[in-house]
Amino acid sequence: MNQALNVSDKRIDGKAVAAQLRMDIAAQVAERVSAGKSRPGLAVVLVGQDPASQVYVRSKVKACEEAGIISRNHSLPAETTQDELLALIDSLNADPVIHGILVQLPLPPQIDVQAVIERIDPAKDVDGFHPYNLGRLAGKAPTLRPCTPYGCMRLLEAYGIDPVGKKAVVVGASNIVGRPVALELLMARATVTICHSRTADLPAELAQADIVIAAVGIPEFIKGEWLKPGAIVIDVGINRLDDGRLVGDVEFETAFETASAITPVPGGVGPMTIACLLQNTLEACEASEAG
Ligand SMILES: Nc1nc2c(c(=O)[nH]1)N[C@@H](CN(C=O)c1ccc(C(=O)N[C@@H](CCC(=O)O)C(=O)O)cc1)CN2
Repeated sequence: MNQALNVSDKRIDGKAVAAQLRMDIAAQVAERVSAGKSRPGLAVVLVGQDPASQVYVRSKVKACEEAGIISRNHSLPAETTQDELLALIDSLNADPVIHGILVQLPLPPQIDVQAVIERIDPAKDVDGFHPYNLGRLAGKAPTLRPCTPYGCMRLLEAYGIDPVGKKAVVVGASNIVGRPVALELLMARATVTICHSRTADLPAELAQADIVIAAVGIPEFIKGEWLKPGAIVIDVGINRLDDGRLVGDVEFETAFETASAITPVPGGVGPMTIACLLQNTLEACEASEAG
């Protein structure tokens, strides 16, 4: 537990929660290694030169280093073919030093993302995107859990927020965040509504929500006046504006007035995504010994 965390703060400090989780993981890795067990290993695959993806991949590699996790970086040109990428995944699936495989998204248009995800051995799918892992989550028996949704749940837990019986509204129905976070909340026994671009009256849905998960990908789309007073707001959006500012999917200033707790951007969910990736890599390593 993080001694420095003030759980009565309205601003949910994802950076602090993630830092604590990363320290815990580093301690567990060190303990494994001193007990003669294998060091967890993560392969990070980047196709192309998308600047944001390059930043995220660098952060993941650095986080691995700090936790004592082996990382192998595979940077492939933007013209990489589907067959070349699948061949790399096959070799990583067979590599005993590698317990986790992460293919950074988005991928260039010539590559079928779903085929790539499904080629990864589910036991090494530390992104939790493989249908096997998503199916386990849907069946309330999670194995490797998608990192951003898992990070949202760890944040709620760190701040003593129990979703049981609460009305949760997820805004956005993506495979990476919206759908799996809805499954996480359902598993935590919230009453869950998923809203999307065809939702008839979003403000009316949000007015009922005790917990809001914003994952719509539109800068400052959700306004404070749409929220129920006292709502808990988890903003998954990371949007870079033309002036260089980074903002979420929620208009922070107005939402801060109405919410009882809210994640900032940056410093909210983003750092948790990386911490949960390390957690999954450690779990994949442990499971490889058990099975
Ligand atoms: N294979 C995957 N691809 C992508 C994922 C994913 O989980 N798996 N998620 C996103 C990007 N992402 C991780 O890959 C990610 C995004 C943001 C952050 C983060 O820490 N953001 C900081 C701000 C960073 C900045 O200044 O730009 C924050 O919010 O404080 C971490 C990871 C899409 N692709």
